[in-house]
Amino acid sequence: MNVLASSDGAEYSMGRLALLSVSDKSGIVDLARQLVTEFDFEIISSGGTAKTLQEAGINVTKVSDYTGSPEILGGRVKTLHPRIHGGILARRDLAEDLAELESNSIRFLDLVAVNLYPFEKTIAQPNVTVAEAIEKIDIGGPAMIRAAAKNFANLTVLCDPSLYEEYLAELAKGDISLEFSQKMAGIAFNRTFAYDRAISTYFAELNGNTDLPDAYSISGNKVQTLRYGENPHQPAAWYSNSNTGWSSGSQLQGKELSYNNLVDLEAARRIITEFPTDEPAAAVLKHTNPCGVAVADTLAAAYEQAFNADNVSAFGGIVALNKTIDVPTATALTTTFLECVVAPGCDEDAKEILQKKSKLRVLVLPDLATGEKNTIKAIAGGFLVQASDDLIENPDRWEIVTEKKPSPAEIAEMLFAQKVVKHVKSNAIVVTKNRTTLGIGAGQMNRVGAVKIALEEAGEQTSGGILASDGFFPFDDSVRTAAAAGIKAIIQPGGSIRDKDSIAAANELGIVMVLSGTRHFLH
Ligand SMILES: NC(=O)c1ncn([C@@H]2O[C@H](COP(=O)(O)O)[C@@H](O)[C@H]2O)c1NC=O
Repeated sequence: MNVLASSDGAEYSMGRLALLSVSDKSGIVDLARQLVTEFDFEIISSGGTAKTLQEAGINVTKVSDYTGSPEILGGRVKTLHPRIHGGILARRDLAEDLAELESNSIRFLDLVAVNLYPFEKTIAQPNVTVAEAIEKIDIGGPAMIRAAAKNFANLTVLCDPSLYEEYLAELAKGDISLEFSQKMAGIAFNRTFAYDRAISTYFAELNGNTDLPDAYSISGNKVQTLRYGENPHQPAAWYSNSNTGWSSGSQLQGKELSYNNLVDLEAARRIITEFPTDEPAAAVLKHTNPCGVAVADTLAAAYEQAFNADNVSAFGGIVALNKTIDVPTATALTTTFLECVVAPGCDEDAKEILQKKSKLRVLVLPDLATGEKNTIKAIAGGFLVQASDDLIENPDRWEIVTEKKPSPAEIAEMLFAQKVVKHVKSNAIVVTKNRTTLGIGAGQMNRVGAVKIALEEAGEQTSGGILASDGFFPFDDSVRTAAAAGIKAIIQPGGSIRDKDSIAAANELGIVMVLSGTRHFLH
């Protein structure tokens, strides 16, 4: 057996060698034990890891003994040594590399198992100081992970305890395949990329450069490969980059979530969080547009009102509820075909009722209110980032511009309508009464067209209703059409050069007009 002398004069065999240096020590003892007992590995480890292994009775050489350099600067320098990095980066098929390893008494490494200081977890804790965060920026770990990933043709890197079992299974089959090491290298680079992204985001925040930083990167781990995207010919997958949001929710029952389900569920989540949980609210959506939204005294009543607002469109819809699903609501939900239901909770007996519709996807997302600060859209050669439209409408900032003034009840109704119209694709018009939508005109290329659709949908119930518009009226035609159908109050952002024409028409027709001052386009 070949032996190489260490700097301290000890001799090391030329068997397989693993470097284990882990912050998260879960699974490390089992890994090391199997490497040593079943696969004849020798182990070298940094201080804390070596201690853990020694305490478990595993034979291990400390990195500092192997390199002859003590760990210094309170652990800031442990493995940053040519004897480590030479062993990771050397090419076994290159005579020059072999000669240099030999002349420098460096051994090839076969395995590098490293996981990083918990930077992300540390900064997620409250009141963490900058100094504490900085000390959790791992330097030696990413250096080893990246080096080993680069040299995947000659060794394997494992950057997470969840990979140990797969590696041991590979070993048990014989030699580690190139394909396996390449796969592990990809996972490793993903990890260091995500790690650096977290650090760079932290620094952007420190430097007050958070909202639209000079460099913007998106990373995420695959939650699942989806059957397809918007259409069957479009491959798609779902990625997550945090412990919150949809991937933290639980699916109680039903078919696997599709791409379109997730897009619709997110639209549903956004609209339902407009309504505080002290009053039951329900929204039914199709293709990201609400087709019915209602607030009522009970959750079941809110759902039924939302469903009946447009029961033709609601068939196969996505339902969002702002309160825990109870038995009456579950019963109502099972009377028709729906794609998905999401709520912050579900009572046990309600679960049993929902199971009657076994294909219905029922999701529980306790924190429905937490969404993404920014929205991102791909365009050729890049992407657009904007702050999400999280503006909370405040009637105190609205301007009443007509001779006729709204009653407090009408202001409350307008607030309800504004909360809905904000989530309808532009051009958007919403007609409501008794905090229930009567008609919704979505995604029209001219505003009066959206008005006509909303009014037609509202039909005979329009009389005495209120109308909300996501953008200003360029002409007074929409006001006249609405008043003729019986609308008594209109809320719109204002801002057109012809606002005065619309206001004059409202005065002439004896209806209320309020300018919210805020446009809510949604594309
Ligand atoms: N500085 C270094 O040379 C260095 N080498 C390895 N580490 C990290 O130290 C941790 C393991 O340390 P220990 O075995 O002492 O518990 C791992 O998260 C590893 O990524 C280092 N720490 C920080 O950079």
